[in-house]
Formats: sequence, structure tokens, C-alpha cells
Amino acid sequence: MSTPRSHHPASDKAIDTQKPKPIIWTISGSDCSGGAGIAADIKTMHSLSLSLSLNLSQDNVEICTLITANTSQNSECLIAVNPVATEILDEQAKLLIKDKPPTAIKIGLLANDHQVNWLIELLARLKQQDPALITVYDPVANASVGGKFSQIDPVAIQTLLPYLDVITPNLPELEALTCLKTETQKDTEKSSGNKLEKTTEQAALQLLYQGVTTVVVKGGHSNDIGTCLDSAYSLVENCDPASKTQLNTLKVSSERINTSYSHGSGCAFASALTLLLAQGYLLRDALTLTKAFINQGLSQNVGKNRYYGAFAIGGFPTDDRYFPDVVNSYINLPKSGFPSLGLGNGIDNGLCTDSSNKSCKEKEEKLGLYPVIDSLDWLKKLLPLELNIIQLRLKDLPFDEIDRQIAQAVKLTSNTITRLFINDYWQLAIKHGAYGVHLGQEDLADADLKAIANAGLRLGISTHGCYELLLARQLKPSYLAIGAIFPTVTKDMTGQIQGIENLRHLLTLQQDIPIVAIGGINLERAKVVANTGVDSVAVVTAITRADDYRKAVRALKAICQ
Ligand SMILES: Cc1ncc(COP(=O)(O)OP(=O)(O)O)c(N)n1
Ligand SMILES: Cc1ncsc1CCOP(=O)(O)O
Ligand SMILES: [Mg+2]
Repeated sequence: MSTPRSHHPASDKAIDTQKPKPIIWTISGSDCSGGAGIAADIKTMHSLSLSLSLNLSQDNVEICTLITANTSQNSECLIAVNPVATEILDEQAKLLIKDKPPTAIKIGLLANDHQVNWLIELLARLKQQDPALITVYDPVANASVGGKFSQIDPVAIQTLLPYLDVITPNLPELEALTCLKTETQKDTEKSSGNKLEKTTEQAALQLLYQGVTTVVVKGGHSNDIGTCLDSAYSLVENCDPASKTQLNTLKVSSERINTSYSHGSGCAFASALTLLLAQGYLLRDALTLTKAFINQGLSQNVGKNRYYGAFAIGGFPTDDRYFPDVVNSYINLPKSGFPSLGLGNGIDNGLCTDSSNKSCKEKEEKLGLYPVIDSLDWLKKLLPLELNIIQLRLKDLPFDEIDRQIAQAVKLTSNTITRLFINDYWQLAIKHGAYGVHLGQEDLADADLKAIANAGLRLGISTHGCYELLLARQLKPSYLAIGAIFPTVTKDMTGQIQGIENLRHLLTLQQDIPIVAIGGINLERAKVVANTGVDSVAVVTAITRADDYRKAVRALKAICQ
């Protein structure tokens, strides 16, 4: 499965227009009432794709349909399935392969074993031709309105698993696929939450060992009436099946939305996930956005007196209230978060100890330009240019030298208006009393966040997409960085290029935390980035490789103010 977002060219306009248009096949049943199946798939993918682009006229997906069954159902009952012959499906697939080869395939209702066997052959062929093909299977077994869709032999499904990137069972479907009991057991008092979760995890593991790459378990049918937890499980690459830490788990949880208008929400879930993966979102972000999309649809029907009970398909979710909580494993979290940067709110920015120094006490409106530099030489050159913030990002130096340079940098910036952030070395930042620390996602795992907060240091955190942003937001940091906005020569950011549209979407989740944009930002791109409303623009080479760094700083400062 290819998950990284594609590299975007320089300008905003080019970013809007030059994304490859994915072709998505949906192999699913038709619901004559239009709420689920193929109809839900088409509506979901077009609606998401149209609203994904800020330029609303651009529908960035091509959808082809292979209908497996013509079902007779409405919002109250399912009375017939009527499978389509595999000869017809095969004829259609052969035609489509010629001029519309798929980027991704969303699979829904499979009506019988013949169809499963046909699909296995088809996927084997297509995956051989294009190993990047994304396949997502929603193993619909029962209709939400009651009634069984198919009597497929579980062994046939097991043979299908190696050709699937993602399978999206709800808890009853997971039980049916694995013969393991999960959280749907009514017996909640006897079994602790943890024990139940283990069983779900074990069931997911079983499917992973049978060959599917990722199992996304939808928690809608769990006994927990307060929350709804969706989890994605995949194996750590090259893991030893005997080892105990072999699972990668992502969990997103939301308050449960009580509505009976959910007909078609499973199809919408798998379709949204397929579209987002085909658009290049990483699994963690595709999962988070899909959950937000589903919450948005379910919320729209709460308390309304509608005559038909279908899930409401909206656009790309941008409203914070629909986004789930990312379940974190942070321990030792400081309760009240980290100090603010004292921007334009009358709060002392904490930089000045000399009360006679007037300029030092001034409050800025915006953080503005944020140079990230790798030496004391650069710090000395930039300090006279009166920047609100600078980061010292030292790499590949002996520890003693890093210690010495950080101590010196703190001295040089004391009693200036410049906030000095130290990258990575949080202990040395505390030791020498720096203004703040910048940490990446991996750095966070080893950092003592309480010690940083207790020492009164500010904290900036790198994020790359909505999952990490929601995760980092829980720490109440002093700022959040989003990157890389564009491809950059400074650091390998393969698969993490956000683009301007995604930056705009992410800004809707910032709450009151200042946002710093970083990665591949030069003078020309800085205008587009600043126009999104970010609080700060961080750059390395736009300054360090400029012909005239003073001129570059002046120009960038003017854009970013
Ligand atoms: C402002 C800002 N944003 C992002 C980064 C990257 O930090 P990190 O992910 O920890 O990577 P390294 O810089 O350590 O390579 C940053 N330094 N500053
Ligand atoms: C450190 C870092 N983190 C994300 S992108 C990046 C490098 C930014 O450098 P440049 O401004 O030269 O693209
Ligand atoms: Mg780091």
C-alpha cells in the first residue's frame, strides 16, 4: 500500500491542480434505498474529494462500480440479496483494467463464495501489476436493518486476506471472522475492560497473521455506552511472531453519538478511509479523518425527525468538535501544560530581567519569522536582526561541544527580545536555563515533560498531520509546528509533506495554540504560507543559503509579521 502524501510542487495553485487523480473501484452491493452500498460509497468519495480541495470545483477522484448484488431493502428490512454472476463482474473488470486501472479498491458486500474466489484471482493479478494498489475490505455480514447478506465460508475469506491492505470489521464482524469473543459480550461486569481489549487485539492479530496488513476495528457495537473507540492494528515490520511487542496500535476515541440514523455508515467509513489513503494520507491521519467524518454524519441526525434513517454524508471534516481524541500513552504529564510565548496578550514574554531595558519588555503581536540554525556563528549574525524567536538545532557534535554551545547561546540571548529554543537536548536546555525546548514526536517518548514544565521552559512540538497534532495538543505545548509544508533539502521528510491545503485544514484544530509552519519555505512560498494565518514561519536554508542573509531576513520578516 502506498500511503505517503505525494510531493507537491512549489506554488499554491500548482498544489491544487497537480495532484494525481486517483481511480477508485468500488466492488459492493446496490441498496435500492440509496442509504448504503454503492450509493453510499459514491456519495462519500465524491463529497469528501470535492470538499478536500479548498477550490470546491475540483473533484479529485474517479469512481468505477462493480456491483456484486442487487439488494431489496429499505430503512426497516432487507428482503433479498440477488447476487450478480461472476462472469458479469469479470467482464466489467476486464474492461476497466484497460482504461481505468485502479489506484485503490473498496470492497463491500460479497454475496457468495464464487464472488470471493473471483475477487481473489482479480486482486492477485492487479497486485502483481501494481504493488502500490490499495485494497480495503468492509466485511459486511449483516444488514444494519436486520438480515444476513451472505453465507460466505470463513475459509474463503481467509484466502482473501493476503490480498488486502485494510479490513474494517465492526466487533460482531470481527467475532464472525475469527471465532473469538470480543467486547460485544454482554458480560461486562465479569470481564474487565482490559481483558476485553486483549481479546479484540488477539482477534486482530489472528487476521494479521493470516495476511492482511491492517485491521481497523470499529467500536460502534461495544458495550461502552459512553465512548466509541476505533482501533487500527498492524504488525511491526519484520517482526518475529514469537515476540510480544509486535503490534502497532492506533486508537481514536469519541463520545458515543446516539442516533438510529446510521444506515450506511459502515460503507461510508470504508469508502472515506479508501479515498483518503488513495489521496496519499498516512493511515493514522486517514483513520482520524474518517472517524471525524463519521462523527460529523452521525451528529447531523441526532434529535431530528427524519423520515428515512440513512447516515448523513457531509464534506471533509474541519470542525474541531467532530475530531476524536487520539489515545495516548504519555505518562507523567504536566497538568497545566507549558508556559505561553507571551504574544500580543499583555503577558510578559518572560525574556527580560533588566527592568530598564524598554525594548525588551515590548509585546509582539505575532511570533513571525523563526530561523532554525545550527551554530553559534549563525546566532551571533542573527541576534542584531531582532527576531522574536530562534532555534538552535545542533546535530552530529560531541556532547561536550553541544553542552558548551547551548550554555553560550543562552548567554548570548539573555536580555534580548529573542526567545531561544533548543532542539532535542531538553536536559541541557533546563541545565542552562534556555527559554524553551523543541521536541519531535520521537523525542517526546524519551523526554521528562514534567521536568521541562517544572523548570518553567516553553515546549514546541513537531507534528506531521492531524493524528500527531491532536496527540501533541493534549500536552498543551507553547506552540505546535506543522511540517514539512513543502519538500525540503534539509531533512528527509519522505511521506510527511503536508501541502498548503492540509495546513489550512490543520489550522482549524489549533485551538489557542500558536502554529509554526516549517519545511521547504522560501521567500516566494512564505507569502502563501503566511496567508493561511499561521503564527510563525520556520526556515533553515531560506536564510542560511541566501546570497545575502540580512536581506533575506528582512524580506521574510516583513512577510511573516
Ligand atoms: C520549528 C520546528 N519544527 C520542526 C522541527 C523538527 O523537529 P524534529 O521532528 O525533532 O526533528 P529534528 O529537528 O530534531 O531533526 C524543528 N526542529 N523545529
Ligand atoms: C527540521 C525540519 N523539520 C521539518 S522540515 C525541517 C527542515 C526545514 O528546513 P528548510 O527550511 O531548509 O526546508
Ligand atoms: Mg528532534
